Amino acid sequence: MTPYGKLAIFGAGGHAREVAFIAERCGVAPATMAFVVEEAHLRETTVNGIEVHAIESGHCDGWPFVAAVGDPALKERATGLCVSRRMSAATLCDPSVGLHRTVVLGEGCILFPGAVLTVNVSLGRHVHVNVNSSLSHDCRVGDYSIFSPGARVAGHVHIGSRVFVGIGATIVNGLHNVPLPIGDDAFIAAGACVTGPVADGARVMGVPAKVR
Ligand SMILES: CC(=O)SCCNC(=O)CCNC(=O)[C@H](O)C(C)(C)COP(=O)(O)OP(=O)(O)OC[C@H]1O[C@@H](n2cnc3c(N)ncnc32)[C@H](O)[C@@H]1OP(=O)(O)O
Repeated sequence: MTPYGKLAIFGAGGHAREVAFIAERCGVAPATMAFVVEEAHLRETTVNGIEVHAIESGHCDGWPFVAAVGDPALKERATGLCVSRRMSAATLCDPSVGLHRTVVLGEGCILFPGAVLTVNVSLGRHVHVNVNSSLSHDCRVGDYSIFSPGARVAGHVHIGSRVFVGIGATIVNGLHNVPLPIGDDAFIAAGACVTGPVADGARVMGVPAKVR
């Protein structure tokens, strides 16, 4: 993806620091990045050598931004805050990422090192695909969903908005005519193996994954 001259990263925690790492790998210089947080969370003025600013200060108004928050619902809220400051969504795609030409990425997506999206995969807005996660043919993903490191999604899975997929989780195939649905706001625990549909808002865990 095109490097950005400036980049505001909403958040300053672990996920945000990792996103800054990806931005660097994409060619954005640390001196031209800033972490933005809400005033109440402003504890430090620099993190890993990158300036931290309260969003209310207006320092980053109008900058391209990524919402680097690990909770999907909070990421949606952060996006709203940034847009209200006339910031526009940036997309980061690590140089190592395997991406077929048929893949469609919504604005604000972040693809981490080793992520692989094969053919006819479509991601909504502000979807994060973390280190070594893969989504196979014909998967669709709604806005703000998050794939933690090592998540594996087989073909023909339709994943809703604000879905959290935990570290090392696996989601098995849907069928050509019957894609496997994962509902909006579902939470898939670390290491789960999802073998059937997941309802909106359900939390599933274990192998095979069950609601708990
Ligand atoms: C870069 C990064 O760091 S990305 C990090 C991404 N983070 C993750 O993927 C973590 C996601 N979180 C999880 O998977 C958590 O384990 C949760 C949210 C599912 C459960 O957390 P808690 O509610 O605190 O569960 P708690 O530890 O109290 O355990 C409750 C029960 O669930 C079981 N359990 C907890 N997690 C899991 C899991 N992932 N799979 C199967 N069973 C689990 C426990 O063994 C316990 O069972 P018991 O009642 O029979 O003793």
